[in-house]
Amino acid sequence: MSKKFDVVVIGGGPAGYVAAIRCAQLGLETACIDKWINKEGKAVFGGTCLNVGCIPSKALLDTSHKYEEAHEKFSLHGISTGEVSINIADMLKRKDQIVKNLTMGVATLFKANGVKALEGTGKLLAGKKVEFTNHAGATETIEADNVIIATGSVPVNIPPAPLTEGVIVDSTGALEFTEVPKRLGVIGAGVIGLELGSVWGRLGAEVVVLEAQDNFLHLVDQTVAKEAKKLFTKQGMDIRVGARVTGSEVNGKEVTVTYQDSEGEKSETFDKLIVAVGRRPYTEGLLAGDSGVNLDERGFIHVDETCMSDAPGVWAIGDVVRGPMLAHKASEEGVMVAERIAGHKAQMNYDVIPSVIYTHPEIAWVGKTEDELKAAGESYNVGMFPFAANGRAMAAADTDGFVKIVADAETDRILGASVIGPNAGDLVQQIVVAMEFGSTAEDVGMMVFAHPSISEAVHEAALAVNNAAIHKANRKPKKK
Ligand SMILES: NC(=O)c1ccc[n+]([C@@H]2O[C@H](COP(=O)([O-])OP(=O)(O)OC[C@H]3O[C@@H](n4cnc5c(N)ncnc54)[C@H](O)[C@@H]3O)[C@@H](O)[C@H]2O)c1
Repeated sequence: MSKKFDVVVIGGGPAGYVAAIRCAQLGLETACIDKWINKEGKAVFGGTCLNVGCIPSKALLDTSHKYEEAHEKFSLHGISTGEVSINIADMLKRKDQIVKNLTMGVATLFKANGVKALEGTGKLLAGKKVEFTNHAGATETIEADNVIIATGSVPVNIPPAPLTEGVIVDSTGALEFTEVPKRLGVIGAGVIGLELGSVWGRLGAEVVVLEAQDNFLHLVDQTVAKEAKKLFTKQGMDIRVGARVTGSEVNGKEVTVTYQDSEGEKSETFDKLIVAVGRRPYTEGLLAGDSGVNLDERGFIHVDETCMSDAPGVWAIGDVVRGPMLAHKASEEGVMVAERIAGHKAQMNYDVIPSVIYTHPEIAWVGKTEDELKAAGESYNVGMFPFAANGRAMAAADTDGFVKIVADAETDRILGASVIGPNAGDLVQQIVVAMEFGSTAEDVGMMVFAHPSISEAVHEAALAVNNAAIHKANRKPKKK
């Protein structure tokens, strides 16, 4: 094995593996180190996203959605099914197969692109050297012209609810329940809490979500958040905001959680508890004292806008650096850094990164929310369109939610969009494209949208910004 590479990437998740592939495509001799061992004891690339994050959670969300549809919605279409049941072991097996296919896919892409996969642990030393320890414990030092750190993040644990085998679990454990919990507690009404709460709730668990903040989904447009809370409550999720968990006690197969809300101390007993209170950057054992790389006050690797760390030639990308902890942000940083190493002037637009919560309905947003614009004293126009007035959504019996677009009052340039409804993640991407091209709401309004399509709700919301929606009543023009 060559002991010198153009680029060594530490971490093989969506940040690291994408960076490694792009580096190799650009003609750089590249190695990618990852220490992940899957539950079969096999070294795999793909990181949290492929192994225990984005992908397996979506597999379970899809299965549970289909189950719920069969159970509750098919009869709407006149379809009778007899008794609908779910085999949890089969559901988990399908999820595991998808994960396997994708992680094997990364290995295949590495081979196809000539990336050297190094299975083991990397540690950054001074002078762009990396100490590599393989799974058998053998250590060697590798030199590189550039090092990219992409070590990701791990779930935050909180002292009031320490993980306890089989009872108190994190997002990884919540993908492996072998039966549907009767009563499921979730700490944190964030992305993970809502997605995993949805999975088990749809399969029959009684779900109680305890959220410390008073505002539900405080980062999301509050009109959307209000609609989401109403819909999730209707689906049976018991969401308690302003509820800070202060302790827990495990008794055999049960856990009693105590929490504080505006009325005082309360408690609830569950047979499973998911802790989903955020993630933190993962840098344990990563940096030698003289590596030259610094962490910021929150433990993220300090980087500039091009993802260069304080040590020249050492870059850091993904969850381990500032910005939203999103796989697609991580991958794009990986591409940007690879291009910069190859001498190109790539940059990334951090203002236009979409976020998606894969509940049903989905919630997605990009750019500014109305609340942010209002707080900043900006002058803006809002256009909204409900799916209840969209023919395709009606045909699919999927009419909850709406599209909301905000645009600059003077220039009409689109500043942001929030969607709650069917395929919200895909719909918001249309506004991502529009925003990247600096489009106005009128520009989107003048485009031709296929009929009948869910996307027409985006078209109508863009038209509504300037009071020109066709399929709903517009605001009355202000009197001059
Ligand atoms: N669909 C996606 O894109 C996706 C999916 C999963 C995870 N992620 C990312 O992973 C990261 C972690 O997700 P997450 O849901 O764990 O974090 P999060 O930050 O989205 O939500 C955590 C929630 O827990 C609450 N909380 C904290 N301490 C609490 C306590 N003691 N009692 C009650 N509530 C408490 C917080 O107020 C917060 O609302 C996020 O950055 C997220 O963007 C993204």
